[in-house]
Amino acid sequence: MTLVAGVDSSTQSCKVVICDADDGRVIRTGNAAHSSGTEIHPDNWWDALRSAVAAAGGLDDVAAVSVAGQQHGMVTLDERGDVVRPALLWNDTRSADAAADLVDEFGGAQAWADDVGVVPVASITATKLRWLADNEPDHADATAAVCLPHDWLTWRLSGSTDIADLVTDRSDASGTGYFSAAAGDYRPDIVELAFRGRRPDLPRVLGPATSAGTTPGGIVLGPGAGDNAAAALGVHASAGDAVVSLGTSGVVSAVTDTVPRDATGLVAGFADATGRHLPLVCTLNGAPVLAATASTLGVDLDEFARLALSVRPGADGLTMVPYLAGERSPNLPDATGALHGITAANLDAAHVARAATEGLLCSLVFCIDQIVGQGVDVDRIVLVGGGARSEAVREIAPALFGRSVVVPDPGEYVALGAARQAAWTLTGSLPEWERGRAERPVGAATPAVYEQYLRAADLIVARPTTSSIDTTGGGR
Ligand SMILES: Nc1ncnc2c1ncn2[C@@H]1O[C@H](COP(=O)(O)OP(=O)(O)O)[C@@H](O)[C@H]1O
Ligand SMILES: O=C(CO)[C@@H](O)[C@H](O)COP(=O)(O)O
Repeated sequence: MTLVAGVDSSTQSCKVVICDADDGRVIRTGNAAHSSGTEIHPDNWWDALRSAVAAAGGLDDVAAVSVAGQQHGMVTLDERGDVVRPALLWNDTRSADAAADLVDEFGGAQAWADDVGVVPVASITATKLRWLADNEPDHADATAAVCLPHDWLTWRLSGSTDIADLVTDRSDASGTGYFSAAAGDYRPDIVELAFRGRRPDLPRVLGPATSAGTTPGGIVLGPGAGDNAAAALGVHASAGDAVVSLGTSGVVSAVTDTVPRDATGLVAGFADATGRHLPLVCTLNGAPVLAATASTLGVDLDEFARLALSVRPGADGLTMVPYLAGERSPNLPDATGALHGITAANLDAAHVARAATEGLLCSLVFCIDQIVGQGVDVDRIVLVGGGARSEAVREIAPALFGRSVVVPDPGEYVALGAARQAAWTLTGSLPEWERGRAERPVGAATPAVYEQYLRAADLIVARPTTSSIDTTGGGR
């Protein structure tokens, strides 16, 4: 039996799956947590990867490995290959002003959508380069190469310390803001614009199944991918499918040949991991909305789901807008979340649990509508990520999405997609790996719940700043 491994180095943890290359059967798994926060030293990912690999019984008997990773994170390396400063992650919003400036300086949102396929928001790597240039010029000057989390981990696995050996793939490169998925090329002019005249080295972009070399022990390295492209590979996404991922982020994406040119910036024109396109809408508030609400209510996630399902659709008028971390889609980095429509009849744990679950799913209905608005057919939803383990999410989603929802058998689909890519790199052909899935039909659609949500989502209160809060105890 030939074994291949897939790694998912995502926001909260690192997961490793080791599979039979022929049929995708999972033989061993391991995982390890990452530190929390939106600024992380890459060594933390490396340590977690090593722990997860050890927990999975090691890679000694594995023939090929691919790494998928959280997208957009800015990893800065100096000439010797040392990390210049901790990486700024996709969910770090400090570069929101830099994003707005870059949109203007490049000629506006339509110019970005037409030329690059992506209109920068704080998540996009180019905006983080601008933030670094303006706020930490010494670190910017020391930066000889910039890469993404999965690029850096692949490079570490290769054993190289030479920044000239860095590689990436098209799916992750397309999330930088300085690579056009449609043209298939970097835009050095945008790097120079964002980084105030500096031109760091960028990783070489490999083809979908092009090997990134080997580990020192001779294991073949696949090119790797952004986590969302790997998830699409893992679930065998096909025409008419939209993959909804409830990880730290909430994501809607679809594999297609349609290239979006969305000047609103909501639909990003990313690439997939097979040479096609992956229009994608991403929120900053995924499954942690459920965990945070459950923790506030003092219940575990199973009890939280049971509570949510004990209340009828619409939670008797209670609506949660889930912008706990600010928001990216819509682009409201300073927004806060809210509970609207409180009455004496609905202010209890069960209604709050229902409102949180519906609010999270409604934020994704908004994202699905944006993808459809770009001409992508969405007939059914494939639900993945940690949040898909919630029975309330699985039960409520079809009525809100207005489409049947496919829930693949429990598994780590980003890591499985990476393992499938590793098998492709090893053998030269992309294997078909059958896995079980349950399909939940639409049943009775509940558009009124979404309308209720949209009315509430318009009522945004900005994040308090320290200067707007009276900390003197004086008051007026
Ligand atoms: N049964 C569940 N109900 C709701 N949320 C869950 C459940 N199980 C896991 N989660 C949530 O899933 C998230 C982790 O999902 P994952 O896809 O691994 O995230 P990431 O890829 O961003 O690291 C956590 O926020 C966790 O609370
Ligand atoms: O920023 C995006 C996509 O554009 C996020 O989807 C990140 O790629 C992080 O993913 P998760 O850790 O939530 O899976």
